[in-house]
Amino acid sequence: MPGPTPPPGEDWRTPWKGRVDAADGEAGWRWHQVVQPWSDAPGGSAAAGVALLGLASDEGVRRNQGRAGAAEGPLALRRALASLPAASAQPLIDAGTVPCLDGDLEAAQSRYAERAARLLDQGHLVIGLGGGHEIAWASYQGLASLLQSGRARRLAIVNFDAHFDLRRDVQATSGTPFLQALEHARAHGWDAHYRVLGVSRAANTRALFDTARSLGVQWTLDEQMTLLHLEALRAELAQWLEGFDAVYLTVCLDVLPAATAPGVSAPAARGVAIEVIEPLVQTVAGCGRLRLADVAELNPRLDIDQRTARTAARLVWQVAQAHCGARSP
Ligand SMILES: N=CN[C@@H](CCC(=O)O)C(=O)O
Ligand SMILES: [Mn+2]
Ligand SMILES: [Mn+2]
Repeated sequence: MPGPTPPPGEDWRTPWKGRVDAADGEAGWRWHQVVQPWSDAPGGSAAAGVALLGLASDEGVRRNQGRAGAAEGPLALRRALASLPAASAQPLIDAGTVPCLDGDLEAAQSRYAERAARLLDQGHLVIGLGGGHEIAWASYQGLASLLQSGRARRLAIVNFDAHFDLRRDVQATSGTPFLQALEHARAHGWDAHYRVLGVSRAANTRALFDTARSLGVQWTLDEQMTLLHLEALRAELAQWLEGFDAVYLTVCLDVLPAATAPGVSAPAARGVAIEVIEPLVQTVAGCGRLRLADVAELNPRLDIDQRTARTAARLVWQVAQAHCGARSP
């Protein structure tokens, strides 16, 4: 039975520790007090809720000439999530972490995809904890079960990222996942659309823009994503999402300014402010058709004062909140 998979010698509960406000009773509960392990056995984790699933991999980043360390992301992210307030009535499930063993990224992506597909079958919102952005090919393969079975017909992939990640390479990397996804969907005759918000003209070559154009990808530049643009962007994004019956949201943390997210392989020289990213993430997560979300590229080795981990945790928390329709007190 594939329960949570902590590092050797560690219990699944290891990162789920934090402040306890005993005097406040249930109103003072935090995530570490409500999270429960996933059980794939009949009767286990029966009610649909939010399921966290890690991919401890930076093999894709290594293959993409980046800086290693994102394999430690899922653990750091759970630690940062532990003390956030528990405001949703829906179950919060820790479905463990899939490790990348011996550099076999493809096997790790397949195992993650199988587990994600089972969680989706059980009706959970899956939130993937990266890991390099190679998590996106794993997440997409998990979602493919919805398209394969006809449970979803039109898939929107919304990526907040400074990069297109549409590289054509001889092997899967953190820079290839969306080309892999779009080509896979096309080969199967499935309707999948890819949209990137936060693209940096200084971080993508002309070849990548050409690939994006040739595939009909929609994108918004980082410079077109200020507070002045926010309301128009939000309205347009919400309307665009109405055309889809399944939505996959992925956040590459290098879309944020380096001061907010220093703990990534490729920090942004400009980036898009969290004041803009957060409401747009809420728009996607609250659209009613979000099936899977993930957060990628957290590299704790490069982080400063857990800034990136805390920001990533806040976004995960917002996704869970928006999805459950919960309102902060
Ligand atoms: N997932 C990240 N992808 C970026 C990395 C860029 C860089 O290392 O400078 C990319 O391939 O474009
Ligand atoms: Mn990126
Ligand atoms: Mn990326």
